[in-house]
Amino acid sequence: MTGWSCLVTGAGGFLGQRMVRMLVQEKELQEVRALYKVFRPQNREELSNLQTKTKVTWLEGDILDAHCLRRACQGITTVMHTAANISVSASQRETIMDVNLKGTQLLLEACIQASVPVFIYTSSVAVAAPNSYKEIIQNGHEEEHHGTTWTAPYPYSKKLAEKAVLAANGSTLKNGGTLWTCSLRPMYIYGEGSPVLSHLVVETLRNKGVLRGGGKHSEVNPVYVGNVAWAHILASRSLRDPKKAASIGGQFYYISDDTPHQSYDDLNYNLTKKWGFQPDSRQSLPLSLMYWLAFLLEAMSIFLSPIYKYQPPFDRYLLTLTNSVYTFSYKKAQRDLGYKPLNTWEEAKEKTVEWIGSLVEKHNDTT
Ligand SMILES: NC(=O)c1ccc[n+]([C@@H]2O[C@H](COP(=O)([O-])OP(=O)(O)OC[C@H]3O[C@@H](n4cnc5c(N)ncnc54)[C@H](O)[C@@H]3O)[C@@H](O)[C@H]2O)c1
Repeated sequence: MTGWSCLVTGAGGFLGQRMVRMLVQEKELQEVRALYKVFRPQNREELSNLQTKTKVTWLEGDILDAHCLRRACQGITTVMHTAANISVSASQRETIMDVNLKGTQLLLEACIQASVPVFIYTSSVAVAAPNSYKEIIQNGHEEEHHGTTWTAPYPYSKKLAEKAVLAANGSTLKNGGTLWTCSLRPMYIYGEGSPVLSHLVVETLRNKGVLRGGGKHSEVNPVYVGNVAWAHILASRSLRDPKKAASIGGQFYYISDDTPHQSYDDLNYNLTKKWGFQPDSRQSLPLSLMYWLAFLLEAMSIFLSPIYKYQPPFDRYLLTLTNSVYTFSYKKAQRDLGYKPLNTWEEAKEKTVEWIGSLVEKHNDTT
């Protein structure tokens, strides 16, 4: 494998930041180019703190700006496309579809024009499951052909974007070379810097240390952010290897790790109990009743839409997402990409718990 250069989109995000930090440790990597939607002073600080000899450059621009994407891809040999709108709210449908689907299509086109031979897409388990809280998927795998049936904007846009990425595999580049693509489907990602956990901490502190429930019926296998970043690096090594590219190109892989299978509520409790957070012990309505309630709220939102924009507090997709049993194995990634989680559950938990402690301390200092 000779020298290579890598563009990371969504470089300012939770996963993108970790990918940049890990990439600069890669041998023979000549340049990491980080694409930010907005380049903030803290991004400058993060980049200047990277202890590396690798050239690190950055660009600011929107994934929907074709001109910016052409510039971003110039002279690059690998693209890791992690930028996305990760909102699961149905209210921003057009923006989510644009950023996640159109943005991915524009980036693929820019890669072809700039002759970038390797494209790795950060997809999501959401493109596969869950479809119903009554369905159980345990240790699901790629050969089972799971696919989301939701038309909610997040899973739908990610599903179509993944399809576009995998269909582009084998395309002819402007210089006559071949484009190799693959897609990684991480489970729910946790770890230091998670905006979801950061929000949960602030919300729980305001709620006198009582965690918001809502996901106690689920059983999932969340994945640590460092392990997801590592899977991207291994995928890029494989796609850059001429002996492996043809067999890995066009494939998708579930990315999980050895985090124990548990409910979302238990995960939140496991990561915060050291700081005195308590689970919500109140009784909740039966799931089937909540589901019907969600249906009524959605119907009301449609009914009112000509005169009033009503945003339901939850919908059937969100309820299903947070209350279903769906776990996936990483065996195919292990077999094809040589993926083995870098961090054990104990290490991942310890790092995340300590980071949560720093958030609690910061919050207590300012109140
Ligand atoms: N967080 C999870 O649990 C999870 C699970 C599975 C898959 N994923 C996928 O991982 C990827 C990264 O997610 P994350 O958790 O780091 O989310 P994040 O919101 O922290 O990062 C997404 C990044 O995309 C950028 N972005 C959004 N709109 C953009 C636009 N119009 N132009 C340019 N950049 C834009 C944002 O600025 C942000 O930096 C996403 O593709 C997401 O679908 C996330």
